[in-house]
This record gives sequence, structure tokens and C-alpha cells, in this order.
Amino acid sequence: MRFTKMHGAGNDFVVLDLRGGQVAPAPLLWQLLGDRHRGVGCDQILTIEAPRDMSAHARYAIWNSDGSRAGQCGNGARCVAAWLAREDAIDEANFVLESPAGLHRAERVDTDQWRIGMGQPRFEPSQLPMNGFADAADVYALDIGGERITFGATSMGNPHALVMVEDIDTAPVSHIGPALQASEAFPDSVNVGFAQVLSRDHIRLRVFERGAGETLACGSGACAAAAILMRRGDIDRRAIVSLPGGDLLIEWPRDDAGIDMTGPATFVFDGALDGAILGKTHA
Ligand SMILES: N[C@H](CCC[C@H](N)C(=O)O)C(=O)O
Repeated sequence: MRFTKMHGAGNDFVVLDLRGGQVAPAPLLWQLLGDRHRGVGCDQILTIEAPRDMSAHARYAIWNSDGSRAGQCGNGARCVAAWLAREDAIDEANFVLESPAGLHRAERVDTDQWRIGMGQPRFEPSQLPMNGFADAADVYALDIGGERITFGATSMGNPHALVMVEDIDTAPVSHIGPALQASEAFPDSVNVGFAQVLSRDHIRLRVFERGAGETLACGSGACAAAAILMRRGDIDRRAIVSLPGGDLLIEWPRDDAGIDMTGPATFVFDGALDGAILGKTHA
């Protein structure tokens, strides 16, 4: 079984083309591919499939390295776009990808830079990642283990919470991240971002992801953080999000518009999974 290892600003992926039907998806396979000792190692697996919407060139699905499924992956979308541009004959200046979150315009804007239409961030209470909050607000609060945690929340097709910090380097990522994820307020868990505002067009962000832990970058998390802060009026509608693994450009011209995310997609290597080890994943 052939695969491609890629990363988007350090958020790393195994890309699998399932369009030939040669591989049957299985949770054990995702855990094997994600395992940094016994397998290939990645934050998420991206599977490429035939589109359901005929306006799309291809559909991608996202599996976290713990085997759980995700509804969106921004860094992964750029890598899928770059992978399709290498493998298929497409118009790199304008094609459409399909994900569980919807349809996404994709275009190459430089050698390894891609712009993806990520769709609208959702702030309606029914779309938020947590239960028990009837009204949409700019800031929510939860008491977790006697500690009051305030946060913003939105959905990019996957759930995001955002905690503001004064200094990103000392943010309590590995403490508050799992605590919010384990809270019954988040029935489907949540990706937890920690943001420090540097200026009106520049923030720093770290993300403790659902199903993967802290990653070097999270594209949907960058969209979520920027949208929460733009909606509050704390930053401008075009901003750089600096993550540990690199920078992403987020543009959200109006609340009723979609978000454009621009950033890198990098090929690392192509490989093949040994048949014997593959057999163990479908036992
Ligand atoms: N790293 C991805 C997010 C994966 C989302 C996944 N962690 C989940 O929602 O469960 C990104 O660049 O958007």
C-alpha cells in the first residue's frame, strides 16, 4: 500500500489514495500509520476518495492518529491540494475539494503556498462544540476542577475552543487542553487553542488537538482563533497566525463570508507499507 508523507507548517500527515479501492479503511490502520514507533508516524491520516459533489475534483476524509474521525483539517486541505496537483491533471489556479465540512475552493499561490476557502465559522449555539450554553457569546466560562476557565468557541466543521493568554510560551497547553477536552460540556471533545495577540494583524497560537495532542500547527484552529478574535473586534480581518511550525494567513472579510487560509504544503517522502504489517490491521 503506497502512501505519501507530507506536512503543513509542521502538522504532519500520511496521505492515502483510496480511489482505486485497494485499501479498506480500518481504525487499526489509522493507529498503525499514526504510530511514530511501530508505523509511519503522523498527526492525521488524509484519505483521498472520489467526490460525491460533481463540482469537486476529489473528496478527502480526516482521521486523527488515535483513530478518531475529524470533520475538517486546514493544513491537510492544503496538502491534499498539492498532492492532487502532483498526481492529477488539474487547473492549479482554481479547483474544488470536498471535505466532511463542505466544498472548498483551492488555488496554488506560490511554489508551495496554497489558498483554501475554508467556509464560514459557525457561532450559532446549535453549532457550538459545547452543551449547556443557550446564547451565543463572545466569551464563555466553565468551572473545571475548581478552576474558572474562560474561552471562545466556534466550529469550522470541527470543534474549537480558544483560551487567551498573555505569553504563549508559558501557556498551560498540556494542563487546560486535556481538562477542557475531558469536560462533559464538550460531548465530542474539542480542539483547544491558546492565543496571544501581538498586534491587530498578528497573533501567536498553540493548539492542543483532539485525537493528536499539541501539534506544531492546526489550520482549522488558526481559522477558528482568527474568526473569534475578528468577531470580537480584537484584530483586523486579515491577520498572520504564527504557530510553532510556521505562519498562516487568515482572511475573513465579513461575518457572512467564508474564511480564506493561505499557507505551505510540503512533500516529505513517498513510501509503501509492508504487506505483513498491513495484514495485522485487518485481522
Ligand atoms: N490539524 C488539523 C485539525 C485536525 C482536527 C482534528 N484534531 C479534530 O478535529 O479532531 C488542521 O490543520 O485543521
